[in-house]
Amino acid sequence: MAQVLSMNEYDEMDRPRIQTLPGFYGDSLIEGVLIKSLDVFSDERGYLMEIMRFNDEPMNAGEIKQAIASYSHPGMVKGWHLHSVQEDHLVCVTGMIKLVLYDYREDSPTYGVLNEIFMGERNPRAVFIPPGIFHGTKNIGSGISLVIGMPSVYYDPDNVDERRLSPTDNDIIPYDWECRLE
Ligand SMILES: Cc1cn([C@H]2C[C@H](O)[C@@H](COP(=O)(O)OP(=O)(O)O[C@H]3O[C@@H](C)C(=O)[C@@H](O)[C@H]3O)O2)c(=O)[nH]c1=O
Repeated sequence: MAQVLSMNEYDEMDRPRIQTLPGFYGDSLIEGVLIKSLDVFSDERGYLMEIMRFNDEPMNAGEIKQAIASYSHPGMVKGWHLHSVQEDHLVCVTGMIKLVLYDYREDSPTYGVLNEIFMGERNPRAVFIPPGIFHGTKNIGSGISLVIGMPSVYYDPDNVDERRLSPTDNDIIPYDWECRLE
């Protein structure tokens, strides 16, 4: 097979990122995070998706205390959020989002690892996020996105188990929320 000799800087160029799992970029899956594929049942009336069963032990769903609906406008980033005790279970049921995770647990084997998970109608997933992992979402679609959040503690406005970092201006998480064009 002929080799194109004029491409003399070919090997110095960046290689494409490869999704090791559909909709996933990251050196490895952050320890303790679970990504569960969800089935969509369609017929001519519409479609249905089970988002969580509370006896789903691997997802620790038995600890879920409430469910919230978090809507985002197109392009909007929500995050970075960090919990010390709360576990989160997230499912994007409308539109598409990018869920980005950053392991902030110094004793974790994946400390400092970033995960990008592209999920929603085109890639139905339920994601379990243990405490100690920064997380944020970006609506990457053209309409409102809807994320169902199912935390393991009741929301207490007087004692919120959540700390936040700016998604655009912080000195902890090396991540740019802009679309990676390549
Ligand atoms: C989370 C939450 C918020 N609220 C109220 C108070 C708060 O000022 C307002 C907006 O809340 P937030 O700014 O936290 O909403 P939002 O930025 O959409 O974040 C939420 O998104 C989901 C996906 C998550 O993962 C959670 O971390 C949650 O914080 O809603 C409740 O009444 N109950 C709740 O459980």
